[in-house]
Amino acid sequence: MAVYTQVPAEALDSFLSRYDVGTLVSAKGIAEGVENSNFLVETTQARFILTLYEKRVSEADLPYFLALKTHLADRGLPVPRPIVDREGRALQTLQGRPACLIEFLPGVSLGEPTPAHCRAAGEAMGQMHAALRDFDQVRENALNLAGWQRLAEACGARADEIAPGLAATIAEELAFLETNWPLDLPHSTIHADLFPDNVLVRGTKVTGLIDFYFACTDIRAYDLAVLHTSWAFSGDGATHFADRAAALDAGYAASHGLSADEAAAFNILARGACLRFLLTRTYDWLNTPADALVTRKDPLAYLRRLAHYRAA
Ligand SMILES: Nc1ncnc2c1ncn2[C@@H]1O[C@H](COP(=O)(O)OP(=O)(O)O)[C@@H](O)[C@H]1O
Ligand SMILES: N[C@@H](CCOP(=O)(O)O)C(=O)O
Repeated sequence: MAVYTQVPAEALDSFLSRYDVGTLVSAKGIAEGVENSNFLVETTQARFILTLYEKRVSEADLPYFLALKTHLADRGLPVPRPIVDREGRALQTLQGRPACLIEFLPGVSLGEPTPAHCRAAGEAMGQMHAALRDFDQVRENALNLAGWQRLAEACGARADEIAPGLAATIAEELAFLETNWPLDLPHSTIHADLFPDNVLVRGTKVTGLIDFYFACTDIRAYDLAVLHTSWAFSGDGATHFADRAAALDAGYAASHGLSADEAAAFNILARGACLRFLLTRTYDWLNTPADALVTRKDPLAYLRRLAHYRAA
């Protein structure tokens, strides 16, 4: 569940009065998501998403995220536009938290994508990368190699509480990636977390790319690697679907494409993506209190994906 901060109706009424969006009809907390508090807000004019940013999103990064979403929405991508108030401000404070009213996009996120969905998702990522060529703001990826090292140290031997030998596998993979990570590949702004739950679809049409709060500047083809690790496997990571993987590549090739160097490094990029999610999930597993409101995600689902790319 993801409503950490409650917003009383009077506070929401007064918040909405700063905008030209009509008056409050209803507001409901959204259960999905893990990072922020999200509400579906209906006014006399339209539906909106209200996000209150919680502790894991740094306040200093919010102008970057909002500028990025506005840039993509301006270029016709299905990315929710931050709404500005009468004074032109998108970023606000509500209930003591940074907050933003955001365009509502139709569609649902998928549990089990088909190859047709994968093709659409690959194509949407390529369109996003094309539209980001002239986005010049920079944000370092906090979850890059150095970030993975920090997480691996923070987890340490306790990783073996999740599965015997996990700490050694993490150390071994980290050492491999430190030597082989293809830093000379082209960098650009990337989403860095485009999992199926961050893509809204209607039928096989992509209607929304959401949750840009890990977006950063990093190796562009790494974004496609993250897409593969999250779309081309069963949820538990035990089964890799070659048809889904081929469809992701075909979609991306239709709208952007990989260079020969990027294609040659793809397996290493996918190993890096697996380690990144294995590490954040391992850290969260070890450090989230059992009675927390958030459902912990299974680290081993990413260990299995990693095994697939190590064997390939
Ligand atoms: N702009 C939007 N339009 C429609 N639904 C949205 C929008 N933004 C978020 N949602 C809904 O809210 C849920 C949680 O959003 P998300 O950004 O993933 O949260 P978190 O940052 O907490 O992980 C999504 O799964 C989706 O159902
Ligand atoms: N996609 C990550 C977790 C990030 O959660 P999100 O709800 O912000 O996408 C994972 O699956 O480990």
